[in-house]
Parts: sequence; C-alpha cells; structure tokens
Amino acid sequence: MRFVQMAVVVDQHHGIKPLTRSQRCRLQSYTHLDYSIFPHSFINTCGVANIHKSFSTPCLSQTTALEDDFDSNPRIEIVGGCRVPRVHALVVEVAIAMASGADLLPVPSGLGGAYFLCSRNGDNIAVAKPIDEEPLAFNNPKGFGGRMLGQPGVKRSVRIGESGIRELAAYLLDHGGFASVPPTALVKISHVAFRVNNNAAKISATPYKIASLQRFVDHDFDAGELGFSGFSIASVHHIGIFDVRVLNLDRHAGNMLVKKYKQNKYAVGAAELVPIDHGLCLPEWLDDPYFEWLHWPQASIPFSESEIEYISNLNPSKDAELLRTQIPSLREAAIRVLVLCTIFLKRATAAGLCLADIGEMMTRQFCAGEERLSTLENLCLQVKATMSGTDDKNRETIGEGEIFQLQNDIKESFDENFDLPQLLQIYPGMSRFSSVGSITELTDAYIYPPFKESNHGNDDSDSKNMKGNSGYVDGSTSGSHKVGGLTERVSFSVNNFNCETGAISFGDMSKDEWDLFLDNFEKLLPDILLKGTNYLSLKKRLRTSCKY
Ligand SMILES: Nc1ncnc2c1ncn2[C@@H]1O[C@H](COP(=O)(O)OP(=O)(O)OP(=O)(O)O)[C@@H](O)[C@H]1O
Repeated sequence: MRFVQMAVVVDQHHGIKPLTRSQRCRLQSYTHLDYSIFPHSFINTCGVANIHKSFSTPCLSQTTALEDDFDSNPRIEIVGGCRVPRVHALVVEVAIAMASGADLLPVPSGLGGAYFLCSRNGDNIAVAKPIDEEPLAFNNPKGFGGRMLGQPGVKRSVRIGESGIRELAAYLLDHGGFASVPPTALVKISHVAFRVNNNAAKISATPYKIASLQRFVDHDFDAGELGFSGFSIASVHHIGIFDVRVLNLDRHAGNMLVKKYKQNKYAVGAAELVPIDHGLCLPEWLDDPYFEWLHWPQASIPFSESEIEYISNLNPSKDAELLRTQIPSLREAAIRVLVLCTIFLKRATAAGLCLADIGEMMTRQFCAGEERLSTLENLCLQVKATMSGTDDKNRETIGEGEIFQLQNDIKESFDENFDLPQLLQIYPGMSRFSSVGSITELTDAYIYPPFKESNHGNDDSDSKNMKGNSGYVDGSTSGSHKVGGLTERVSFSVNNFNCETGAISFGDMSKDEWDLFLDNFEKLLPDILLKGTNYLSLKKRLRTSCKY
C-alpha cells in the first residue's frame, strides 16, 4: 500500500482549510478515487483543480501483516461506500484535515468509543467510531470492554464489531436522503489518539483501525433535550419509516439531533431531526426494536401522499442486492430482516395503518411482568409453522411466562457457567422435549440459533479482512461459547403458535425456503393487518375516552 505523506507538503506550502461547498461539489464527480494515494498536485490546490482521477487500486488494503498497517502518520483509506460521491467528499475532507495535523477528540457521551475529527480551525468535520471500541469490544474506552469481535453484543442480535457496517448500510439504504442519515463511510484509519487497551498487542506506533466515519451534523440539542411537540411531522415520519425498514433496536432520543430553530408563536413543530447511530439496526433476527417516536403524536398522524409514494416505491429485493454487493460482510440473516420489515411496512401502509400502528405491531409488549412477542413475530411463527407442517397438538406446551423466564435464566448463565441440568430441573417442562439430544443443543437452540447461519451466496472476503484486523471470532468456531453444533431446533407451542424460542431468524433457510416463507408471509399478512387495524383503533378510542 502506498500512502502520500500529505502533512509535510500541506503544512509547508499551503496550509489546509476545510473544503468549500463548491470544492466539495467538484470532488463528488470523481468516483474512483483512492484517498490513500493522492498525488501531490492534489494537495497543491487544496484538493480540487489538479486532481488525478481513476486510480484503480482496490478499496481494501492487501496488507496481511499487522505491522505493515502501522506507521507514525495519520492516514485514512476507504473500505465501504466507495461508490457514493458524498462519502468520497467526506473522506477527502478528513484526509486533508488529518494531513494538516487536525485533532481527534474523544466524545465523552455514548457507550462506545467515538472521536470528533476536527479541522485546523477547530470545526468538527466527522465522527469516527472504531469497531474495536464498540460497547463490550476489547478496546472500549468507557469501561464496557473485554470481549472479542464477533461475540454477541449489547443487543445479542448484533455482534460486537459489526456496528460499523450497519452505520454504512443505514446510509446506503436512506435513498434520496429521505430520513437525512448523514453521509457515512467505513474506513481504515490510523491516529495516535485512538484507544488501545494495555493488554492488546502493542505495536510501537499508531493504531490502525476499522471505523465508521460519519459527517458531523451541526446541532444544538438532541431530541431528548426538547419536547417532542417541536418536531416536524415529516421529520418524525421519515425517521420512523426508516427505523421500521431496518428494525432499529436503538432509536432513543439521544440518537436524533436537532438544529435550533427560530421559534415564534407560529413556528410550532418546525424543527427537523437528524438520525445518527445506526449500529444497532439490521439485527440478525427479529429482535425487539426501540422506537422513541412510537408514542409521539406525530406518529399517529396518517402518512402524507409523498410518504406513501416513497414507501410504495421501496424495493426490498433491490435493497438486499445493494447491501450484498456493497457490504459483503453483512450477514444474510440481517439482510432478510430488512426484506421482511420492508414488506411489512409496504403492506401495512397500503392497508392504511399509520406509523404508530406499524411500530406497535413490531414491538414486544410487557404485560403483567411478562414480555410478549410482537404481532410481527407471532405472524412469522405462524408462517414458520405452516411451512414445517407441524401439528400443534403433537407439541408439548409450557406457559409463556415460563418460556421467557427460562430464556432469561439461560442468557444470564451465559458467562457464569450456570448449571444447565439444574436449570432443567427448575423447569421440568423442558425435559419433555424429546427432540433435544443434549444440553448443548438446548443452549444453542435458545441462545444462538441465528449465529449458526451461513452467509448464503455471500462472498466472505470483506469479513475476512475485518477479522484479520484484530481477533475476530467467527460464529462457527468461537470455542468456549459453543456457537454452532445445533442439529435440531427446540420447538413448542405458545398460545397455539409453534414457537422456536430465543429468536426468529431467517438466516438458516435455503433460498427456496426463504422465498416460500415470504410467499406465505404475504398471504397471511392482510388478515393480521385487518385485525391489527381494528384492534389498534379500538385501543386508540379507549385511550381517548379515558381522558374524559
Ligand atoms: N454525525 C454526528 N454529528 C454530530 N454529533 C454526532 C454524530 N454522531 C455522533 N455524534 C455525537 O457523538 C455521541 C456519541 O455517538 P453515538 O451515539 O453514535 O455513539 P454510541 O457509543 O453508539 O452511543 P450510544 O451509547 O448512545 O449508543 C452522540 O451522542 C453525539 O453527541
């Protein structure tokens, strides 16, 4: 790999300023740049006029020895998002800023390691989030570290070290900037300021990391610091539509930035929201999403015509293909969640449901201290049951509360080597499952089923590159945590649904099974949506009548 030592040239002769708007626009026309090999002529003109285009080096370094990846100069190389002009412009700007000696400032908020990249005059340009500093990852700087990449993360359906690719996926999926996801890239980046855990292998120079890189959004608040009544309906709808598509598990108020607006008495509802932090979207199975907007009044207002049109134009197959080609390391299980949720959004919108209705049908409910599966999850179980041709009467039945308690117990026992035989004694209902050959199978069935899936039809090269970087644990081989080895799933019925506990995943289906699943899903959907509409409107009426 060749890297131009930009800092020297830039500092001695010119001094770099952030790119102007017109410079950025011109940069966007260069679609084949490799930012690691800018010629000096590029630097001479602050990045625009004499740029040599079309360097055809691959996006990823071919370097295999870790030592080769380190030197004392800050540098950046684009890994994912290569073909998106606005991403190019962002990376160029950051490269120039780094070359001119710009600072990298740790962000105090959030659970993961994040850094503001600033220009020399102190303006923030971008936010970098290294994947090895994610919550639970071994280089996490905020005290939530220690695990290897590839293990279950804070949300178990998203593995540690795989948030960065989801940040990029979110940007790629936000067609036309509908939800205003800021331009985001996946980069290899080195800087002395990056956190390296004392225990990690030290190589005498600058840490070189894979990170998501997102354009900094100038803002005055996050949504949690303001009342929701100030947000525009369109803004809430657009973010909500996006969150539903990607099954966002982490849309809390702090992940929506707000630009201060001039308030006068006529300007209520004028503030626009900018969504950030998409590391926990596209889970590997149907997990429980978190939608902060779910109970905001804007979410109960019907979609506008343009929103309905946008939704009807969404093409889940194309989106899936986009992700497969642009982010080969994103697992098929996650892509299938996107496809399913997009279909659900499209059909629900066509049936006249509003954002709040749709979000509610995707979210699990807590009732009398028990977590209940969402309507969407129940529907998927129903579809799975029809496909497997299982007859509920032949199934053992245990109570719903018992199931979730059991799941929690097993999850909690994950690190403490809890005594599973003892667990089975506490839950005698479990011993009736003749299909369970061993305790390992039982554990796997409850905790890891989706981690066993293979990347159907996917080229694994990109993920290998990520693994090569630093101690990546592959789901199929992560010794002590017994991923894989599951030969048969544990099934039983809950409220007449055939239920595979732990997770509803689509990753282990063959292509034909998945197509059949989607066919059946679409057949059963109208009925569920009709019931949902009736139920939700009754619930709304009750809520309204309670006020008086
Ligand atoms: N694109 C952006 N523009 C401006 N500020 C940002 C941007 N992205 C992140 N930030 C700031 O950095 C902080 C941490 O970022 P982020 O929420 O993405 O990290 P995290 O570790 O995943 O957080 P969390 O623990 O909330 O999931 C945010 O609270 C916000 O203040």
